[in-house]
Amino acid sequence: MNILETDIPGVRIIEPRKFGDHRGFFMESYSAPRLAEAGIDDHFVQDNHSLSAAAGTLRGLHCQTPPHAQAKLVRVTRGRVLDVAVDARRGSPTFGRHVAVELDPESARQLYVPVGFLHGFVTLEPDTEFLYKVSDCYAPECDTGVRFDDPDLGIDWGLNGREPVLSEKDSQLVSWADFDSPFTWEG
Ligand SMILES: Cc1cn([C@H]2C[C@H](O)[C@@H](COP(=O)(O)OP(=O)(O)O[C@H]3O[C@@H](C)C(=O)[C@@H](O)[C@H]3O)O2)c(=O)[nH]c1=O
Repeated sequence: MNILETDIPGVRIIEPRKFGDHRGFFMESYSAPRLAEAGIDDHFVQDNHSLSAAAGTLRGLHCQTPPHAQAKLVRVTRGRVLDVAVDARRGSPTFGRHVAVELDPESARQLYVPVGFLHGFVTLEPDTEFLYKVSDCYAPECDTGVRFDDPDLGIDWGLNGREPVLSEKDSQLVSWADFDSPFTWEG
């Protein structure tokens, strides 16, 4: 399992070792001790699984606020996404900046998104299945987010002018300027 840094310290790319043979492949898709060696020691309490039928489906940008903030460990088992994590920790040197990584089953890459980040993804293929672990349970009263296309964030979702498929909730999220982030950078 390789654990790679990204442009934002703390956001990590995980590359599980894949063993291929005539039957297919085997991999350890999650290993608590190996992640802990790299400083990722969240206690994941819930697994989520979503299917997005159409390419160009965009879910995000989301987070849960304290006391139910979530770290996430995300991956794709069918299709392909561009996955995005935005630093929402006040005082962080990378506040407002983002990491964008393509995830697909072939590479088996995962993204670790720490607490304090907004998270979202756009599907690049139809019938994309997205699986992730979260470190706190779903708490709808803490569920919030920011518009994916906020100009201050400047995220290139690769939509090239096309309108994404969005939930009603995501079409009504606030701007980055109006997002009163509850997260602070702890250095
Ligand atoms: C996230 C979530 C939703 N739900 C329910 C609420 C709702 O009726 C239905 C669909 O919820 P949403 O529209 O919020 O699902 P979705 O837009 O897929 O939300 C997810 O987006 C990605 C980008 C994330 O980072 C996740 O943390 C989560 O916010 O599922 C749960 O029961 N548990 C959960 O943990």
